[in-house]
Amino acid sequence: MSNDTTTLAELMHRSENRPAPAASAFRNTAAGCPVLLESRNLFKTYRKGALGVPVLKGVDLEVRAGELLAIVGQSGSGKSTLLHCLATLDEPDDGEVWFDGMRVDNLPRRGRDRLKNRYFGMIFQAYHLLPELTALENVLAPAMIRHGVFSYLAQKRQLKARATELLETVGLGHRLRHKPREMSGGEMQRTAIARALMNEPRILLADEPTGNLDQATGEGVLELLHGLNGSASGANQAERLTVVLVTHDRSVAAQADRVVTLVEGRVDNAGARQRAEPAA
Ligand SMILES: Nc1ncnc2c1ncn2[C@@H]1O[C@H](COP(=O)(O)OP(=O)(O)OP(=O)(O)O)[C@@H](O)[C@H]1O
Repeated sequence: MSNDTTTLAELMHRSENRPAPAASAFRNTAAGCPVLLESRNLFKTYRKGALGVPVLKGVDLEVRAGELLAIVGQSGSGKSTLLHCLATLDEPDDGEVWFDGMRVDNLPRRGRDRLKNRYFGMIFQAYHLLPELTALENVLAPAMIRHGVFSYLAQKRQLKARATELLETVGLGHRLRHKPREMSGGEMQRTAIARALMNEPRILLADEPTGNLDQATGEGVLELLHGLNGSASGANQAERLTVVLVTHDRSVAAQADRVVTLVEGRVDNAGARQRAEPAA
C-alpha cells in the first residue's frame, strides 16, 4: 500500500538507501523561479544490432516551476526521447535528470514508478487509455495505484467525486461511462488530461498532445493545457502548473512561455526564445 505522506526525499532515500542531496542542489533561476525539472549533459543512443543511433548528445535543459515550455525540432531530433528521459520512462546512457532538487534518473524501478505516479502527469499523442475501462475508471486508475486497494476503497467516494469533477473540467461530464472506443480523439485526449491531473501532479509532460487531432480539436486541447498552466489567465507563479510540451508544430510552440529547439540531439541555444518570464 502506498504512503501518501512520503516526500520525494524519503522516496529516493528509501529506494537508494543513501542520504538525500544537500539543499544547495535546488537552484534558482535569475527570475526567481526555481528549476523544477532538469537534464544535465544527457546522452542516449539506441542500439540496433551492431549499429548505434545516437539520439541525445549532451542535452542540458532546465524547466522552471510555473512555466509552459515547448520543445520543438525536426522529426527525429530527439524530442520524444528527451521527454521520456525527463519523465524517467526511458534511461539515459549518460548524464543526469533532477526533479525538485533530487537526482531521479538512477532511481530503481519502484522509485521511478512512485515518482511518475505521484508527481508527473503524462499525456501522449496516442492517449494510452485502457480500452476496457470507462472514462471515469481511466481517470481513477492513477489513484488506485497511488493509494493501493484498501486505502482506495476507503476513500472511493471522494476519489470518484474528484475524477468526476476533473472530467467535468475538461468538458466531459456527459461522457463519464463511455469507453475509449466510444469517444472521439479529442474526448480521449481530454480524458487523458483528466487522468494526468488525478494525483495532483507537480508537472505535466505532454508528447505531441495534438498530433492525432484536427486543428480545431487540437486548439481546444491546447487551450485546456494553457488554462491548466494558468499563465494566460495571470495566475501567480505558485498557483501555476508547470507544463512541458513536445511539438513539431511551430504555431503551437509560439504560444509557450519559452521554446527550446533540438537539432540532431542537441539544444540549439541560438534558437532559444522566451516570451516572458513567469512573474514571481
Ligand atoms: N526504441 C527505439 N529504437 C531505436 N531507435 C529509436 C527508438 N526510439 C527512437 N528511435 C530513433 O531515435 C531518433 C529520435 O526519435 P524521437 O522519437 O526522439 O524523435 P522526435 O524528435 O520526437 O521525432 P518525431 O517528431 O518524428 O516524433 C529517431 O531517429 C528514431 O528513429
